[in-house]
Amino acid sequence: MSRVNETHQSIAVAVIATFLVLLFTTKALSGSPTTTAAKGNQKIPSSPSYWLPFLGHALSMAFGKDSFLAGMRSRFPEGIFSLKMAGRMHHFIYKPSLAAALLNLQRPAEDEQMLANRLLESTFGVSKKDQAIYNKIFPEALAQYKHLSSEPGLSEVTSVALSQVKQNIINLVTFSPNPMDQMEWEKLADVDIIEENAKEGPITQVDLMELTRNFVSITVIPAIYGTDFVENFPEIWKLIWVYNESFVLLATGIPAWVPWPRLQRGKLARRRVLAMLYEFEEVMDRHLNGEENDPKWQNLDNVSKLVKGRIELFRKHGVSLEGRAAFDLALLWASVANSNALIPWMLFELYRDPVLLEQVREEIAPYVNAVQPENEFGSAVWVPPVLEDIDIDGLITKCPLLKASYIETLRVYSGGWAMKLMYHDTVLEERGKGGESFLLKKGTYAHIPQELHQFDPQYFSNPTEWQAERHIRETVDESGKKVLTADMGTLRPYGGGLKMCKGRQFALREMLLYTAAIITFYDMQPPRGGSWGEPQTRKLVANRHPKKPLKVWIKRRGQLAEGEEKEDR
Ligand code: HEM
Repeated sequence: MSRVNETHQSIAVAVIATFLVLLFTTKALSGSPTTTAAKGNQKIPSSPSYWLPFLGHALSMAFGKDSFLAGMRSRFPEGIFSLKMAGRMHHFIYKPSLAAALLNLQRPAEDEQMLANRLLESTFGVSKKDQAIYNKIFPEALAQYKHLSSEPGLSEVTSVALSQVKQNIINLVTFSPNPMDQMEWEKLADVDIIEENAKEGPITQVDLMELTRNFVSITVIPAIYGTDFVENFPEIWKLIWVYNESFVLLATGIPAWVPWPRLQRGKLARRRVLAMLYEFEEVMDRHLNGEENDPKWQNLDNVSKLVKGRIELFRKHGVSLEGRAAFDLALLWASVANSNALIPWMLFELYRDPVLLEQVREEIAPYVNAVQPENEFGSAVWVPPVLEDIDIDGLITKCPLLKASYIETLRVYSGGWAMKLMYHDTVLEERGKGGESFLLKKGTYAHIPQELHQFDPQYFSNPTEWQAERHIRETVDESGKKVLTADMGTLRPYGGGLKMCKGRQFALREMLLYTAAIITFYDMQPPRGGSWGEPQTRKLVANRHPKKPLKVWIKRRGQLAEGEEKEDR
């Protein structure tokens, strides 16, 4: 008996000893603390050593991703470092010039599309057959985005969004206790009437994130998918947000049978959204064929040129109806997942800084025409103010504080992540004098986690603080006059190269338009006279999301009577 114990003990000691030898050998042999020269002046990115063979840094990434990567950033000031994970080398790039070199690599479109294909299948549900067709028509499909990103398409979609805002801004909050009278976005925002008859007007408590992102979805998507779409699918938004919660899990391609509740909820939501998009594609088919549709689909003429153009292209090349619905999911998701979640943050930051808020209101006033029509019925009747117009070009070119707020919101609250697989040995060349070159070997992955730069204290002092003014530059125009401007500087929240965001010009207009309209028509404060505090956030796909609901008290803001001068207020 004791002999058996002894044998067990010695086996255990041998296993532990082998394990320790393996750990220490891995630690000693892995990593390359200094950047070593490869060919000519090309360097191999530095890499820290690790303890676990094969797994490498995978556990550190899984359990402490943000802080672990931030630690690596301080340790490797070259702007690039490499981590071994699951047997593969992954390069992480945070220096803007190297990130630009990666994003602007001239690679064949098929190489750029290869990883995207995996996403098309795992997250959006595009079948292999439809992917193959899509890859063949990729340049033509890409060309359709001209209807969104350049004129006249950009102005067309922007003007639909503007007319929706003009029509609906007064009902962002109806202050009605009766759910039957509330708007769709209010029903999704946990509205709670605090004071119906307060002297300074009614006050309602809302979840700012839910109220704003749903208001924006319901009023902006008519610009892309037409008005019937939002009227016939009021339940789609709730499902899109559930789907969004599971987006990263879906992207990893975890098998369907794994009982992960968030993943299962996401799959169910995706199935229901895809069923709606399938219905939309069917009615579009009938519409384009000149056939009768159900009366609830009578306004399909106002579907955007982008969506119509894609459908015509997909029909011509035989993409299935299921495939077309899945591509719609990709476009719909891209259209609402990012800007809609960022506008509430921009509002949050402006409202919690009353001085900046007033400066921005003053700055935008000449470009926002809101009036209080004459009240002929006496004080017992409330006559709603009217948003006559917003000069969006004026907001973009003449309102540096508003634009700086938009840029700072992207810096603090967006977190895009570009990833590329190196199909060949690739050299990243930093532009300019003294620029360095790094060799990324075939079969390795290169990543740009934008937050690594966005929170780099070398570029942004007190990086976790939201400070719009940091993006303001003073320049001198042709007449010698000082002008303030705000630009992105080294930030690249929309990515770059072939995969660069196709909605970025629209997103800028959308974010400025909605913010300007909301701060003109409403005041907000923390509930019960509390303080704004620091919101706890979590990363949700490519943006920060509040961990707890962002509750605010909201009330109407008075507007000038018709004919009254702005200075009189
Ligand atoms: C501030 C808000 C936004 C941010 C930060 C953002 C960011 C991005 C990024 C980083 C990508 C590239 C993803 C990749 O590498 O594959 C992307 C792609 C895309 N975005 Fe945006 N986006 C925003 C708003 C929008 C809006 C409002 C629309 C449409 C109305 C839009 C449409 C698209 C489309 C269609 C693509 C995919 C392009 C392709 O297939 O290559 N985006 N976006």
